[in-house]
Amino acid sequence: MSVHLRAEGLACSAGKRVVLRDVRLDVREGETIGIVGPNGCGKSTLLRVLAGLRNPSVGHVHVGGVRLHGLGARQRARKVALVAQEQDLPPDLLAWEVVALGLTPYRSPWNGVGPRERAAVADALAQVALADLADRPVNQLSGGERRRVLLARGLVQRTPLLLLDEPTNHLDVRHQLDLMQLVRRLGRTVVLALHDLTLATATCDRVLVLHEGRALPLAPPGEALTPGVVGAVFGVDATPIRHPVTGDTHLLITPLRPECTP
Ligand SMILES: Nc1ncnc2c1ncn2[C@@H]1O[C@H](COP(=O)(O)OP(=O)(O)OP(=O)(O)O)[C@@H](O)[C@H]1O
Repeated sequence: MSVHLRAEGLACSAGKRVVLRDVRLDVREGETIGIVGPNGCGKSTLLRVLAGLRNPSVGHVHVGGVRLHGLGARQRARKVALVAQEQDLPPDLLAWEVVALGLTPYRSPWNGVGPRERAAVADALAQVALADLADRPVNQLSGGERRRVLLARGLVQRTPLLLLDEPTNHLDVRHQLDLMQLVRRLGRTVVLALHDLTLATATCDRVLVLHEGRALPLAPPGEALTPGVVGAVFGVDATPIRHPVTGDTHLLITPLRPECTP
């Protein structure tokens, strides 16, 4: 269950400020794409445009060949799920009830949650290792547990395109790795904003670097996150290190050395 995603010439403004300009990306079915860039570079804005929740001032988004911004809310919600960074949740809702909200695009407003829906919700909670907390009010969950409830809500929406805004925020290191493994196993097309460049290098098929509202070409992590690019975009030193056992490349991030400072 995955889909092709194509965006062309996207531009977006906030007030008088242009946040994104001429962003293009072509994502193959089933790919995991990482969006990286400094604070305020436009990652969340781009995800909201790709989710169809925000209109671009210029450009188009096509999901499975269909123009996303031309769809009604229910049709769109069957194609794309966005797990945003911060979402206010009604405090007295139980964890499973929040996850069940992800089924809204498939339900009539008058129907309750039947056994099939309950099973889907239970499965999504199990995928994020929260089966035991299904009946806990969300205001009694930790920040990391709430993040995982929101991810479960995105999973239960069963969309071929899943957008995640900094999904590893608040998660301990084990749960960060578990989440990225889960994302890889889903077989969906996934676009996620990440701050952790090492995680992006280790787990994404390709990476989009956003810098001052412009996107560098989508490329495999080793080509997208070269020491030169990381230095110019983030102002830090990045040294690729090969893991002695797995052979995977990890980025060692340190302050920019004075001799390299422009
Ligand atoms: N409603 C708004 N009005 C004015 N400016 C906005 C608005 N929303 C976002 N911006 C600005 O747009 C820019 C991009 O914001 P966005 O949240 O997309 O960045 P981001 O890359 O996700 O940042 P972060 O890494 O800090 O989460 C920022 O400079 C932000 O201040």
